[in-house]
Amino acid sequence: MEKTIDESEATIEVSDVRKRFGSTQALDGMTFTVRPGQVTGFVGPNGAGKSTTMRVILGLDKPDAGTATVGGRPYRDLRTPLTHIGALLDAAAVQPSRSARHHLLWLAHSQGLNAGRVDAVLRQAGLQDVAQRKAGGFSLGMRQRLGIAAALLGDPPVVMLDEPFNGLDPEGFMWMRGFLASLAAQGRAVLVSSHLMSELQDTADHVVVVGRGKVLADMSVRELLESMSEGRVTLRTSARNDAMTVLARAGATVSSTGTDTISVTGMPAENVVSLLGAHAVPFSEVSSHRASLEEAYMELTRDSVQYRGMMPEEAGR
Ligand SMILES: Nc1ncnc2c1ncn2[C@@H]1O[C@H](COP(=O)(O)OP(=O)(O)OP(=O)(O)O)[C@@H](O)[C@H]1O
Repeated sequence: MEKTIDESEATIEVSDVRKRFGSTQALDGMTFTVRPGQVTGFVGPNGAGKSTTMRVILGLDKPDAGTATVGGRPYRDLRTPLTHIGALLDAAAVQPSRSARHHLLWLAHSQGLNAGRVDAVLRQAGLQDVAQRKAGGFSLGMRQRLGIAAALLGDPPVVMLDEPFNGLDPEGFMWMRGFLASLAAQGRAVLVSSHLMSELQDTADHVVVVGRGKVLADMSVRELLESMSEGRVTLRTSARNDAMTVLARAGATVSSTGTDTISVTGMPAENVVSLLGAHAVPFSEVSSHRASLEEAYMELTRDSVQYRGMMPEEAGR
């Protein structure tokens, strides 16, 4: 039986954390809270400071300023840390000659945890059939699962995973999504980093978007989409000029995108349709587009990307 999750234990609070490596300001006032019962995506371009933040939370990097707490306490004050927070930072970090089961037994023993949990976490991570196999022969996806099994050994209220989708095949990807959702449904706080918003689109309830060591947005996925999606309507019409005149007069922003197509912003599709109808302007197609999470993310992080790929024409200059 798994224990009931105490809400006050199932939180991470990162407050004004600063960390510099030489001339790089890796964290520049990083501040956010991870709440119980939801999957929080931690997303930002390469070098944004996600891994450093996670290392600070786990007491592996010492911040120059600011605090990070798990269930209200700094990591160093947790007496049995694995019963408070389970983390997967580097899936490759396994002893290759040990079987999955032995790796977990060794970990449970070294951390003073109940060895009875080993079979439970092997099952939870879907590894029961390969438990006797040497971890050195595991694929990256299986190593991810083993890392997750290890993170769950102490049945912690907080679970933190750095790039858990890396290297997963489509089946593994779907499994990971369902698995993260089930951890959150049990009341745990789940923090998951990724540099791809698309990975989090149907996974995270909440997102903390970071760039250059600080938070750019901290909101529910729904709020993020609503805040970014101004809404654009595409219209196909044989009377392009009439349509543009009518819509512009009513306050919409219109631009021609082809001989018989125009793009409209600042007016919902329904109003476009009724306005054209009222002015007897013919049209054959109306479609409205909402920003995807990926578009919202690109927009937010545009100025924070450390290494932006050059466009071919720039490269040729
Ligand atoms: N130990 C270190 N020594 C020097 N610089 C470091 C160290 N760790 C991180 N950095 C630098 O700090 C910045 C933040 O790195 P971090 O790994 O936290 O970013 P990230 O968001 O996790 O990126 P990625 O998506 O590439 O993993 C980067 O510029 C990185 O080069």
